Amino acid sequence: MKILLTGGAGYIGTHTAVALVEAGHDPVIVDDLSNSSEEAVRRVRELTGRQVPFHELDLRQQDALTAILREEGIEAVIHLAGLKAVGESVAQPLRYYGTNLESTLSLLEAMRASGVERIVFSSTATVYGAHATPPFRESDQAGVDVSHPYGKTKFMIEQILADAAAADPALQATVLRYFNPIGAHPSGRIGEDPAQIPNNLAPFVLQVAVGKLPLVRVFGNDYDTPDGTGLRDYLHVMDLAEGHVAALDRLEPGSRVYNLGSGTATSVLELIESFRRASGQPIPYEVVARRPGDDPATFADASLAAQELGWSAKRSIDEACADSWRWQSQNPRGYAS
Ligand SMILES: NC(=O)c1ccc[n+]([C@@H]2O[C@H](COP(=O)([O-])OP(=O)(O)OC[C@H]3O[C@@H](n4cnc5c(N)ncnc54)[C@H](O)[C@@H]3O)[C@@H](O)[C@H]2O)c1
Ligand SMILES: O=c1ccn([C@@H]2O[C@H](COP(=O)(O)OP(=O)(O)O[C@H]3O[C@H](CO)[C@H](O)[C@H](O)[C@H]3O)[C@@H](O)[C@H]2O)c(=O)[nH]1
Repeated sequence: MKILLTGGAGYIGTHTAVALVEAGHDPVIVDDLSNSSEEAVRRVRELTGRQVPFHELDLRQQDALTAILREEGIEAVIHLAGLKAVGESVAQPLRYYGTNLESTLSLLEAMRASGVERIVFSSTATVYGAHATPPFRESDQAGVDVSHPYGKTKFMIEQILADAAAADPALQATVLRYFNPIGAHPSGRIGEDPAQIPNNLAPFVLQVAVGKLPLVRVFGNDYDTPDGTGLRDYLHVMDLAEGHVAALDRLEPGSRVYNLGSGTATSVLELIESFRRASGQPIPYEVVARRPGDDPATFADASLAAQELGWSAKRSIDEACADSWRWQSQNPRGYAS
């Protein structure tokens, strides 16, 4: 199928583009490059050996987007574009609601105008909220106590898609709730572009391993977990990318929700140790206070995606850390290297 991949120049988008080509699909990337670079698209072309079409466009430019859907002959959409930083969303809520919601509404209108009826959307495990007890199931109540605007935009978009599918029997919508993606393509050619001071654990640890940051701050070791540090469900970004292909292949009229996680919980200290083994570098850390708003443990019940999509995460944490390290050491300044 000819697939419009919004946010296709970003971290998950570049890997999804590669997985789509490997599965025989034709991705068309739309991205405004607000958090990515054209070099990422060039690397996707290099890896796939295909001249993957790229349109630099803000999704809110609805007329231009509709024209792309028509001219490219798009049959389905994978919608990853959006803003994703939790802390930034607390400081700039209007920018987050504006970008994430308006982009999605513009996309859905453009799809309707051009007769495209299939969409896969990237949501997040954050929508389960603070009350939820892991492992999280899709049937658990979601959206009730999401503490930040970023997570709220994701849950609102889930509801918009459900309502749109209820009103239009032809619409096929699948929501994917991602757990914590880490890793990079094994080639070392694409990966997560390093921020100066990353917020998330894996990119932070990489910056310490490479010597750019002095030590990892472990946010609390007094949780009720085996080693006292937070538990998360980390999954290799190529597994996540392949989850989109599985979802695309099994779209049906109506709206559905699937967790994309490994179903296993890894602690902060275990992840640091895995990066130490993969990199061969010492990774000093110090335990500091808990980060406000952090859950002690989040991990998926990944059985629904296995049953209905035929998808499960296959790659190990060690593999993800080794692939991240390859990307980081071969591209110390990311795509600017
Ligand atoms: N990385 C994670 O840990 C994680 C976890 C859960 C969900 N998600 C979601 O997955 C999606 C992809 O995440 P990512 O990590 O690849 O992020 P990313 O920032 O690397 O990719 C998002 C891309 O969207 C583009 N973009 C933003 N606003 C746009 C707009 N208005 N029009 C066109 N393009 C626009 C950016 O330039 C960027 O290339 C996001 O929706 C994110 O919220 C990510
Ligand atoms: O410098 C750091 C960064 C994180 N952590 C700890 O590492 C774990 C993972 O933290 P991340 O920031 O990497 O990931 P989160 O699970 O907190 O959040 C991420 O995953 C969520 C999905 O569950 C959302 O998508 C969210 O947007 C995304 O940032 C947590 O226990 C956190 O306390 C540290 O100890 N030190």
